[in-house]
Amino acid sequence: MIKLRNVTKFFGNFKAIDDVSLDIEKGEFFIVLGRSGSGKTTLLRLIAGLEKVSSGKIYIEDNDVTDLPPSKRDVGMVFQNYALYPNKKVFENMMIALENLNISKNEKEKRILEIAKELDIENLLDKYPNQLSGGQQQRVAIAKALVKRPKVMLMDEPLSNLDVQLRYSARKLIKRIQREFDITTIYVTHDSNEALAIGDRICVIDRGKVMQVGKPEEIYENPANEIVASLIGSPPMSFLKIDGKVIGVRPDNVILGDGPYEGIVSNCEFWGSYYLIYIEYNDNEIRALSKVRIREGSKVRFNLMNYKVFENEG
Ligand SMILES: Nc1ncnc2c1ncn2[C@@H]1O[C@H](COP(=O)(O)OP(=O)(O)OP(=O)(O)O)[C@@H](O)[C@H]1O
Repeated sequence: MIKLRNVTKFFGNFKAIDDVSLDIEKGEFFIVLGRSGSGKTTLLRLIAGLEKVSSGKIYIEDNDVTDLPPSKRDVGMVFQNYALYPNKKVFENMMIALENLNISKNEKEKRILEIAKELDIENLLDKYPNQLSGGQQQRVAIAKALVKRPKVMLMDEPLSNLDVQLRYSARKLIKRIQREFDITTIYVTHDSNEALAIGDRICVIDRGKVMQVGKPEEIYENPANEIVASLIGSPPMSFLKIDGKVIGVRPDNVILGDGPYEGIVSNCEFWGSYYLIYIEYNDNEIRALSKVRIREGSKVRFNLMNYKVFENEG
């Protein structure tokens, strides 16, 4: 459905995207995950046509779109700058999005009201964009993109300005509409929980390169390298250097109370249903979960389960 072949992007001498090839299936919810500056937005802008590739090819539904402008690529987009017309009310903004659709005015209004209700922006339809908060603008931008039911949707951190409750309901809504209308979606985030929760597959990129592509469970259980492992899971995996190897272990796999290792608790944070304990052990810092508060400075014994061994690099 969407194919990238050896896509590379230079900004001057800087290689922001490095030989990326991807196959995104029709109707797939495909996540691009990476740390800040890894190239996520650039990758999305290349697919949208907002940036030109330095080399490589991009195909959408078997059409080579590499040299086509954004307007000819037939994709919906929600980017961080919300792209609302400032001198049009929200309702009119959404109407413009439906301009070229061959459906009746009634049907258009119905669609707008439906989606507005779901994203809780009904009471904003009569306002101008500059009368809205960042989070409200973001919801309007999502509504404007979804109301079209495009074949392909590109979303760059579309929920970053929403508070927790809205973020959860909005992402469920995005997923539901995406499934209902079989919209192939590429969704950029740096939030690994969000990626695991809603992705059909996740692509982890770092320094412009693809590190791993896989289902959430695969990426979580079998991270290809230390970079992927460090990005996935919260609280994050700890890394210990032992005999030239790097051992990665998730906090829930550090068993406190008994075992061959002994360390000192350097910090204890309350995380709601558990405490997150930081243990100092031979120049390593290990995160563990505890049901009870443990005093800083205490000695603890522990064991490690289900750890991963990585090459000492990256
Ligand atoms: N127009 C540009 N000119 C020069 N360098 C750029 C340009 N756009 C992006 N870059 C560089 O390319 C790299 C990737 O940027 P990009 O915005 O794609 O990262 P990102 O993963 O989306 O980051 P974030 O999560 O912080 O938004 C960065 O080092 C950035 O400085």
